[in-house]
Amino acid sequence: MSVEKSICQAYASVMLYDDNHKKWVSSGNQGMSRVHIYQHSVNQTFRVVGRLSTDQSVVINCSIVKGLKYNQATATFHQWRDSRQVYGLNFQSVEEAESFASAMMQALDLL
Ligand SMILES: CC(=O)N[C@@H](Cc1ccccc1Cl)C(=O)N1CCC[C@]12C=C[C@@H]1CC[C@@H](C(=O)N3CC[C@@H]4C=C[C@H]5[C@H](C)C[C@@H](C(=O)O)N5C(=O)[C@H]43)N1C2=O
Repeated sequence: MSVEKSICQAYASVMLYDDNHKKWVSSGNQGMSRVHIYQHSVNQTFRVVGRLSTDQSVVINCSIVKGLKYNQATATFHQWRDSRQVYGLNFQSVEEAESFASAMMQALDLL
């Protein structure tokens, strides 16, 4: 991650929306993850990377694309979608959610 630097980190449980069953599925079986937004210093791109706190397994790794609509559905549940799926972050606290959202907005402003 040397060329990439973390511009924020927050604790959240990462969820993916199962369109077929119309329900949210936890990406790291209910566990809390440490979710970063990484900024690539050379090509000015950003991505969301989350690792399960228990075993550091990657539970989310998705690019932040220009024009992404970041929806703050509740004070602690934020979501966005790409062509394949809908992502949800269920934050541990409102503060974590706010800090992540402001970094996301920063990234989107720079794209
Ligand atoms: C146009 C568009 O794409 N719109 C998207 C949202 C969006 C808008 C703009 C840009 C991008 C996106 Cl992505 C949309 O509306 N989508 C995306 C897929 C699902 C959904 C569709 C319908 C349902 C209805 C209700 C709501 C939902 O899912 N909500 C509400 C808050 C609530 C909070 C927490 C989680 C909890 C972790 C578990 C569960 C629980 O509480 O049991 N739960 C929830 O129930 C969570 N929906 C949605 O978000």
